[in-house]
Amino acid sequence: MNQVTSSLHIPDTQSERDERHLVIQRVGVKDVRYPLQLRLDRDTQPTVGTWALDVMLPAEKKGTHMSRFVAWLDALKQPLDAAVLRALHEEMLAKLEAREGRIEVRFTFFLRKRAPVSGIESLLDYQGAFITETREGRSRVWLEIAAPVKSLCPCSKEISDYGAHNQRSLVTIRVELLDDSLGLAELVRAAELSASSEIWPLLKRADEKWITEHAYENPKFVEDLVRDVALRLNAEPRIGAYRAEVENFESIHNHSAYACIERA
Ligand SMILES: Nc1nc2c(ncn2[C@@H]2O[C@H](COP(=O)(O)OP(=O)(O)OP(=O)(O)O)[C@@H](O)[C@H]2O)c(=O)[nH]1
Repeated sequence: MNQVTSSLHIPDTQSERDERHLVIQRVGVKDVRYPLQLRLDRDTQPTVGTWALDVMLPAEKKGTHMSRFVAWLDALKQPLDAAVLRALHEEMLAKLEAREGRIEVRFTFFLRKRAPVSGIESLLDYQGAFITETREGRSRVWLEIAAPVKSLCPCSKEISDYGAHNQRSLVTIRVELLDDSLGLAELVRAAELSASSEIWPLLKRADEKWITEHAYENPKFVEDLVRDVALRLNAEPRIGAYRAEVENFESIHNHSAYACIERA
């Protein structure tokens, strides 16, 4: 089969000249799901990455080398972290003969958690992403996490004779890395420590009592939560620009409360 196809002349349309004088800022592939080995601290964790890979295409070129994105992905054998992605981005640009480009990979990852009283262990799932972009000779890398936490309303606590409405919240943090040593788990901690309480997959009754009381002693509006995340990010020298978002899936409404702080 290979001999047959290689003996045929197959036109290379992508390599033809384009006369429309239009640069394409981003062309490539998206929603590519591919197995991924993630480096988390000293461990590696298997997961599935959803990738978007693209490059800038000069005005005179008709098409990019679309097959080379997946070829690059398939050749990716090292466990992935921010430092590895930064180095590999150069490689992808060279393979695509491009000066500018972008890689985004989204994935589920797990951290082992210990319940607060019983000490029983279990794995909690989080969403993560690495993004790297090279524009006008400047390369930047971003790390993103989305961590589920618990929030308890200070107003509800204040005005009610007993109880307070509380709910699951999602904290999403995207940071530009100035130092690749900052990891996914550290961003997750910034989210969890800012909440009324963190959450765990596996809890015994003693743990449940502790979380209920701990959250009650630590009420937070959506504004409190996002500000406390931002304070932690402001104190971290390894971060440049960032965006912190909180969504509270309100238990007294059928809609969410939302807050966002961005630093350029
Ligand atoms: N550029 C481009 N390629 C596309 C598009 N849609 C599908 N392709 C596919 O891209 C593949 C070819 O990619 P290329 O990288 O140009 O393949 P190639 O010329 O065999 O490989 P190289 O010699 O490495 O460039 C084919 O399978 C095409 O069908 C499109 O909209 N634009």
